Amino acid sequence: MIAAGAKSLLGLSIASPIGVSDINPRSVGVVRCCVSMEGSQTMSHNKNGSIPELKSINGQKQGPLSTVGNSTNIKWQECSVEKVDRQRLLNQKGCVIWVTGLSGSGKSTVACALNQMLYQKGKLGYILDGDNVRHGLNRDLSFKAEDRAENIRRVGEVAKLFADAGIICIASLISPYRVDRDTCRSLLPEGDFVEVFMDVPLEVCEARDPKGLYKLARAGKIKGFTGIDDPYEPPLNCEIALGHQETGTSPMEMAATVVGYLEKKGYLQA
Ligand SMILES: Nc1ncnc2c1ncn2[C@@H]1O[C@H](COP(=O)(O)OS(=O)(=O)O)[C@@H](OP(=O)(O)O)[C@H]1O
Ligand SMILES: Nc1ncnc2c1ncn2[C@@H]1O[C@H](COP(=O)(O)OP(=O)(O)O)[C@@H](O)[C@H]1O
Repeated sequence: MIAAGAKSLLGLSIASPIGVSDINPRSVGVVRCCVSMEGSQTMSHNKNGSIPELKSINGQKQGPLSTVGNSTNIKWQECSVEKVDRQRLLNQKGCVIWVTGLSGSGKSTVACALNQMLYQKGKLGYILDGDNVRHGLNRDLSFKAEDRAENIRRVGEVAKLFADAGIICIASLISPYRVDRDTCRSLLPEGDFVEVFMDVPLEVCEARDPKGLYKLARAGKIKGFTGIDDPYEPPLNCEIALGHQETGTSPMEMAATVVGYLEKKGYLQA
């Protein structure tokens, strides 16, 4: 017998460019339990023939419940279309490119150049830029230390979702604290978090000052500005440091360095 979830999966496969045989066998191997249209329970056997024990509440099968932070009695929902299936569709591997550095160091410029370069190669990237995310999702956050930490935590979680979608997610934020960046790294499987440090001296960033923010900070009109009267902790073990002759100094050369890294590590194929 095929469970309802698997039936809809088969339906999807007719309309989609992938065939049933392309669906991740790990997902389909264990046929999931379901509730029939009439609300009566149907239950499928695991590969080894045993029936998983699940509690039934109002006709819905319930797995183990968890508490995460302040969220009590929550349950992780599975779907038989998994990351590996999405990656095959996109012919790439989902990952997070985390671009960190001072204001004016060129994070947004290199993020955009990288995204363009990926697009030209037929690869799907998406940029999460600190400035932009603060216009919406993180508009409630200031620049005090705990709000910066929350900013990075939320973007780290969103970036993880994008990577799970199979997308090459380019997160471009000052992210001044090492511990916050390391926490984001720990959310992803080994290798899937690529930390890119914009290794550009403060004097250069300040001379660029495209938004006039350093000038305001020096004049005391912005308090707690990174690099002036707020800390920036450079990475100790990043995957890529940009801003040196070897990794290129123009935005396109820098982007090419990152693309080269992704190619070498196999992220530009499924
Ligand atoms: N106090 C202070 N310190 C640093 N930056 C400031 C500040 N106030 C406003 N801005 C503007 O906010 C942009 C940085 O946002 P982020 O979300 O990347 O910052 S952080 O990661 O939470 O530290 C940053 O953008 P970039 O210049 O692109 O880095 C600034 O335009
Ligand atoms: N590799 C580079 N070389 C020279 N200037 C650059 C480079 N990358 C960016 N810039 C310039 O520096 C300024 C800051 O770049 P931006 O990408 O906005 O930095 P950030 O996002 O880190 O604040 C912009 O005026 C941009 O044109």
